[in-house]
Amino acid sequence: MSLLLTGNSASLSEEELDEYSDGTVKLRNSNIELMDQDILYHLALGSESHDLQEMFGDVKFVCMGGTPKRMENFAHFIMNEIGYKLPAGTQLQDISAYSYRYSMYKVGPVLCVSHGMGTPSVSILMHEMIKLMYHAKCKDPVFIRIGTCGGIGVDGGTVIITEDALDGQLRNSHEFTILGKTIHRPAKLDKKLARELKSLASPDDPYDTIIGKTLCTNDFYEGQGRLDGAFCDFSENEKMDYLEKLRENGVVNIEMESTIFAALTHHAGIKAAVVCVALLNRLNGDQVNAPKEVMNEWQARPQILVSRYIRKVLTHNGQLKSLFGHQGSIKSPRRFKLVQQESQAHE
Ligand SMILES: O=P(O)(O)O[C@H]1O[C@H](CO)[C@@H](O)[C@H]1O
Ligand SMILES: O=c1cc[nH]c(=O)[nH]1
Repeated sequence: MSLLLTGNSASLSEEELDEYSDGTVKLRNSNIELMDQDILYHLALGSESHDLQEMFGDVKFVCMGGTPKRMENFAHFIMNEIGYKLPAGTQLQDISAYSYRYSMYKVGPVLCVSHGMGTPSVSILMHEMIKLMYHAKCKDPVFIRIGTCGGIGVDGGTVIITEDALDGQLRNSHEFTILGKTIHRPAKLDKKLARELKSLASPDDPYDTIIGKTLCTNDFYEGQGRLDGAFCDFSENEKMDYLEKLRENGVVNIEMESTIFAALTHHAGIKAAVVCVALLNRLNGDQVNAPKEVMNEWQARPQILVSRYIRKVLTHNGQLKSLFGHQGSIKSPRRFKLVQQESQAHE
């Protein structure tokens, strides 16, 4: 059985899902199968207008991050890392350009997609990406968010792999309001994948890579206890008490997408991870004021880690050589810079 569809998300246990699993992505929504076509409106794709299996059937890694530019840079970077060659005379294209919402680049088995900021933006994208995986019959895709965050007690430039994603009340779940009712879905990420990513940090990396809990908020300013928003009704002491409480609870960073990302991938049975770089240590301040060049270099760090993982999996599957002709070379921060410069030259 390749597909298991149900309109009732509570009716399938994890064991039942596993039992029927052939690696393809299951939709917990029987309505989709009954529709003549499924328009993935925000991706500018559709199940009838496009041959989604032909276009995306080979996708193994879905990498997401907030900005279109970051994901375009990552597409160029990973293309070099896995030695993927575009057909002669062609360039990387933004597949979702005409949605004017998200950007999407495909580099062989790697999809690089921008998700915007915050839960609503990621949620819409996740629904459509999960349906894309279903229509394309992708097998065992892994979703990874490559992001930025505020660190708690860690220096700017530290790479943080999320162990558990917590909501504003430190619950390891995401709260949804559906038909006026509040429900929670577990915000579970794949712990084994998190450990594997951590193992790919090199002692030669000139920065730390750590695993810890991530707080996910609905706002960058008041929601993250900043004193520098347009409004602030709390004192600096109250802010510091809050950040210390987070630290006591094992929280090492704050961002704005991890719980919805974890909850929806987990609900779809998709393995997922979140890797962010800290742009500042929130115990020292609120303003993001590192120089642009420094921040660009920091933002490359999660991408380097994720590229090591992708290379490792493809090498293990014998795909790196057979699919792309050569092994590509390795993953140094310097290489990333060169690829970034090349990609900027293409603008
Ligand atoms: O850098 P990205 O991935 O966009 O994510 C972080 O940056 C944004 C805030 O500046 C939020 O979306 C937060 O989660
Ligand atoms: O402090 C920060 C930095 C980046 N992203 C966030 O959500 N918070």
